[in-house]
Order: sequence, then C-alpha cells, then structure tokens
Amino acid sequence: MGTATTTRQWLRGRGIGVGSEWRLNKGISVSRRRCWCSSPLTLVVSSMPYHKELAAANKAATLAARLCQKVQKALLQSDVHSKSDKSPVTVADYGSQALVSYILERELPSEPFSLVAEEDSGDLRKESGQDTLKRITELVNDTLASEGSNSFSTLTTDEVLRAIDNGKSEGGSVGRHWVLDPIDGTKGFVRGDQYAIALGLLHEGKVVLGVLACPNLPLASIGHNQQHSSSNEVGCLFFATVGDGAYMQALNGSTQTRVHVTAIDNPEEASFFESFEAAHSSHDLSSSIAEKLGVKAPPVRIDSQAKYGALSRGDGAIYLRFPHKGYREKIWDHAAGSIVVSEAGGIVSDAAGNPLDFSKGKFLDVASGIIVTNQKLMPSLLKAVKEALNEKASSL
Ligand SMILES: Nc1ncnc2c1ncn2[C@@H]1O[C@H](COP(=O)(O)O)[C@@H](OP(=O)(O)O)[C@H]1O
Ligand SMILES: [Mg+2]
Ligand SMILES: [Mg+2]
Ligand SMILES: [Mg+2]
Repeated sequence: MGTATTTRQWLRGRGIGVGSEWRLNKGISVSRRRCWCSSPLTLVVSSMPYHKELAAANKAATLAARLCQKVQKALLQSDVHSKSDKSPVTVADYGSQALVSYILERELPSEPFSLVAEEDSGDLRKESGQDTLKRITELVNDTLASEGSNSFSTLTTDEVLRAIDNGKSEGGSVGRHWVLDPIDGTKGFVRGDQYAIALGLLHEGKVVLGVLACPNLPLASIGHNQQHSSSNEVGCLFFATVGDGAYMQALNGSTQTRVHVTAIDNPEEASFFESFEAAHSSHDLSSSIAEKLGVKAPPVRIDSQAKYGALSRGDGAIYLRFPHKGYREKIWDHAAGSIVVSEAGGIVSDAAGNPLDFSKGKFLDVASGIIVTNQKLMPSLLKAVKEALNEKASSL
C-alpha cells in the first residue's frame, strides 16, 4: 500500500480539537474530508490475511446497517422493548443480529461457525413476542431482497430465531469466534443519534479482524477546526485485520482510505471522547483526568463504538471509559473497535495500562476502566488516570 507513508506524513502535524459537545446528525456542521483514497477496496482486501472473512464481515455489517437505517428513520414506540436488565432493545438489534449471523454462516460455509453476540431470542419466543418476531422477519427479508441478488432465500420466523440464537457461543481462548454487537449504542439509536454495528473475529483469544459500521457518523472529520465542509455525507465503515492497518470507506462503498490515529503529542491540543450516557461512564472522573492532562477542549460525547472509529482517523486523541462500580464490560462492546484503533496506530488498554484480554469468554475483566490514545500520549494519560483514581479513592 504505497500511499500509507504519504498519508501518515500528511496526517502527522495535524492538530485536531473538538469545539463543543457534539450531537450526531441534526444541525451538526461537518468538516471537509481529511482522508483521501488509497487503492481500490478489491486490491486492498485481496492482499490481506482473513480476506474471505473480511469480505463476508463487511457485507454482513453493511446489510445490517441498511436494516438499522430503515428502522431508525421510522422508529415506532412499539419497536422498542426493555430487556430483563432494563436496557433497551429494538427490532433493529434483533434484525441486525439475525442478518449478520445468517450472512456469515452462508458466506463462509467451510468453516466451523461460532458467534458470541449480545441478543438472544428468549423474549421473541414468548406469546407476547410474536408480533415483534414477524416484524423482525419482514425487516430481515426486505433487507436481503434489497441486496438485489436472488441468491438469498426468504427466511421463516423459525430461521430468524435460529440465526439470532447462533450467537450463544461463549467465546474463549481456543479456536475462532465471531463477536457481534448488532447495535452498539441502542440508547443513541433510539434517540436518533450515533450507533454502530460492531463485528470482530477472535482467533485463539486475540482479535484478528474488526468491522464497525457507523451509519450516522459523518465521512468528514468531526474535529472543530475543519468546519467548512462541502460534504454532509454520513455513514462510515471502518475495518481492520491484524497486521494490515485500518481503513475507512463510505457505507455506500464509494471511497476507501487508510486511517491513522492523530500524531498529537501535546495534551493541551488533544480532545477526548466519552459516552453520551453518564450512566455508562463517569463524566466526573474523565473531567478530572482531562484537567490533570491540561486538555483544553470540552468532551466529545457520542454513543457507541463510533468513538473508536472517530479516534482511529484522528478526529480526537483520547477515549475515556470509566463504568460505575459493579458493571462488567462485555467483549462485543470493544472487540471490533479495539482492533480498528490499534491497527490505526493507537493503544487500547485498561486503566492500569494492561492490554484488554478477549480470551476469557463474554466478559472483559478490566481494572477500573478502558483508555485509548496514541503511543505518545499514553504515558502521560496513564499518569493522569492513576492520580485521578487515587484522588477519588481517598475522597471516599
Ligand atoms: N451501566 C453501564 N455501564 C457501562 N456500560 C454500560 C452500562 N449499561 C450498558 N452499558 C454498555 O454501554 C454500551 C454503550 O456504550 P456507549 O455509552 O459508549 O454508547 C451498551 O451497549 P449496547 O447499546 O449495545 O447495549 C452497553 O453494553
Ligand atoms: Mg454494546
Ligand atoms: Mg448492543
Ligand atoms: Mg444492549
């Protein structure tokens, strides 16, 4: 990939800050495209390891994004349900999981299929779930039909249930497991904001491939210093395989580019991402960390692993995630995003600087939180995190 060095040089020296807390697709001013195309996707993909898997994963995530976009446009209150832990789930979460599971199994028939995914069909098998199941089945079939190929058969409700329940694998350190969050950021999705379809592949407990479809993320940088964009286009697909870099293309497939994290080394010029939902990550703690670092820009709060995608192309320099006491992180919330960022040159670790361990099943056991940044900023970020956590502990 001959353009990589040039792209890196071009990206180096960019100062990226974010002006204010940012809300997704309504009224946002987006900036001029800051990335440019390298070679056509077919060339990029064919020279990579896991190229068959990547092609299937990109197709599955893109189709799932289409299904989600259709639902988000016309979201009905009856499409939103509550799970036993009170978190929301919609027909699009189920439909996306069914679709991705169906496409992966169908496109990769020669491999044993194991999927660790967020949703299960329990509520859809109840009497009260029958109308929802019909709606999901319609959505899946409409989306397959919109592919324009006659090669997909129409799925029955039973086949949709089976496809969803394919996601029951436990993962672990042996063999290959797909890891799927069919909609990451369901709260953002329901609000009309950011969300992502996040699909990763584990091999012997390590993430080797990741795809993030972010239907509402502008193609242009969301950094504040590039606000005069000629394009308002939204919909990004990020993808990465181990050792081969991270890429972004438009969800409609029109452009591709290699992406790199920012090269900023002065924390004062950095901006940081965190969850939109204060219940998912302590905004107080991240504000204390940012203050210690000398970060001047206000936090950029967006939902989902779109944060990892935006960071991988240098829109911001840091992602801070500090769940409140008692919450256990799940692998599907980080698998795809973490490889996209690490292949873009960034570092993803827990708050103590340890790499994330995806080999222990569904859960990620992390010390205190997850932090993401580039290589240069990581030492000072770790120091600030340690100080902020110590201060918090001594104030309790
Ligand atoms: N109390 C909590 N603390 C931390 N994360 C939580 C949480 N409750 C839910 N989440 C996770 O936060 C994810 C969304 O992250 P973000 O805040 O970055 O948008 C959710 O993914 P889903 O939307 O897939 O359920 C869910 O897994
Ligand atoms: Mg999630
Ligand atoms: Mg989800
Ligand atoms: Mg959820």
